[in-house]
Amino acid sequence: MEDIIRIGTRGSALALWQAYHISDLLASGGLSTEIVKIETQGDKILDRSLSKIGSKGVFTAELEDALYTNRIDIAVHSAKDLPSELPDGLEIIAFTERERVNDVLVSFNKEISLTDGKPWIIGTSSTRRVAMLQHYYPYLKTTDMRGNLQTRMRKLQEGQCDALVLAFAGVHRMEYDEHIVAYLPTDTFTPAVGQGSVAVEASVKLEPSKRQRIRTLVNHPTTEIALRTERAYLKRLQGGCSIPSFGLANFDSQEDTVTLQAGIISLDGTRLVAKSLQQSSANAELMGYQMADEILNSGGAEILRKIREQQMLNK
Ligand SMILES: NCc1[nH]cc(CCC(=O)O)c1CC(=O)O
Repeated sequence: MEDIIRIGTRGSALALWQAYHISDLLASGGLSTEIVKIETQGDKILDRSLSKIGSKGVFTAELEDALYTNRIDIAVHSAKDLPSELPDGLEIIAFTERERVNDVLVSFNKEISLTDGKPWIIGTSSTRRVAMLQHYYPYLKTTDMRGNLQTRMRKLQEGQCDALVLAFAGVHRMEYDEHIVAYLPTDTFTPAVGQGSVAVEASVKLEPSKRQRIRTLVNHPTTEIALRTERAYLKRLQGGCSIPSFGLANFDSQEDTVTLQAGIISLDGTRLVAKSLQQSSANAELMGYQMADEILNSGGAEILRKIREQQMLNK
């Protein structure tokens, strides 16, 4: 009898979409699956911003416990939500093909533009997005907007803000595309590391033949190179998801090179350090580490130190 792959996921609509996406990919190769919903701390605490909860693993810890205790075979996460360093004994075994990676502006008002100089109120809870909005469009106002996508859309509809900045990937998966009013350019508004891909996490003890079958059916090699490059950058930076860092790698299969644009920005958006590097794909992860060193040495370390100070004070 063929084993059933038990897929652990959070219960939000976006998380479930991702879990069913993985389930479909596995089913296409003849594997049976079962979805196991698990609530995480990040799902329970909705009244405080993530940077105040202490970001590390708020959306992942309970899923990882279930991996350790063999309640599930794999855990499915937005790659963006997975800390750059996984707990001992766990690994990422696959990354799905990356969706369009941009952040998008979402509004019921088609007239809204970030560049029209008006003081629109933009809802977001990401420190990166707040900082970048203030950096590139200082006349805008931002307001903290937590909750799942559906909650944020409701708050937008109620008029709590004029527009939201969100990852295209989530907006598309939840079928809100018709409300997208702009795609933000990735060269300035560089996304968070991992944005747009779904990651499959497993125990290193997962049976090798199972691991390989899952990997064959789910992993997208080009995406994997990019994501491992970005994650190497994040790991060396010691950022975490409440730090406004960003990174986007692109693999050029013709040249066999990887380009990485990455950086960090101060919380108020006044100081931004960003760079771009290119290397052969064999050196991609090393380039991620090199990028972090260069960013830290070019003022990034000072920005990081100040952010940590501010976040300690706000707790
Ligand atoms: N931080 C929450 C989160 N984690 C993953 C996504 C969207 C899907 C993705 O980027 O893979 C979102 C929502 C958002 O940032 O708008």
